[in-house]
Amino acid sequence: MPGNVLVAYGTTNGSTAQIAEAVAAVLGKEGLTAEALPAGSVTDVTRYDAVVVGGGLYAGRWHRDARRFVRRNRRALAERPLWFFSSGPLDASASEKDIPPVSGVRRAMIRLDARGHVTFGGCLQEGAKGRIARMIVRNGKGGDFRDFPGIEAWAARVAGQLLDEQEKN
Ligand SMILES: Cc1cc2nc3c(=O)[nH]c(=O)nc-3n(C[C@H](O)[C@H](O)[C@H](O)COP(=O)(O)O)c2cc1C
Repeated sequence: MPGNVLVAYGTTNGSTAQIAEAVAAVLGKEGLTAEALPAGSVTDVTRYDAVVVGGGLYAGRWHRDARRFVRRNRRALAERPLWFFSSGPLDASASEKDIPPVSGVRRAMIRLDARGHVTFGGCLQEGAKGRIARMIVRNGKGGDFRDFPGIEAWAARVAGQLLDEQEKN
């Protein structure tokens, strides 16, 4: 029974964590048990029936914690219903069109037979960590481009697939 879902995330500035929390909240509302956890803190993936992994995008790659999580748990992930999401673009592009996964994430999707991926808009605001991050914000290129209704709609589709399977089994 695919009722217990992990939403694991890799974040530097916390915005991907908030997306993961929103995804877990929708899964919970739809009748599944879901928790969002930092990818680096998860010790036992086998406790979960399905997994969503999300990572912030940095220089064309998923956040290191998300990459390591996938590598460390590849066997368990390959045996479970699995979805990925990325968060990054600091403009409206992610709400306007489907942005494919970066190449590392695409390869992991193929290897682990992941069911889907979505790129959500990112967020970079005052107080962000790192020199480049602060420069982006100072130059007026930051902002919050996360589309929470879109995030919630995606999470509801994931829940729908899992609940359909639950019914069939
Ligand atoms: C140094 C740096 C590099 C980034 N590289 C990318 C990138 O390659 N692609 C992208 O879409 N967004 C990129 N971004 C934007 C971040 O992915 C975005 O701010 C995201 O929401 C960060 O997630 P977090 O708050 O969970 O760390 C970059 C931001 C910084 C500061």
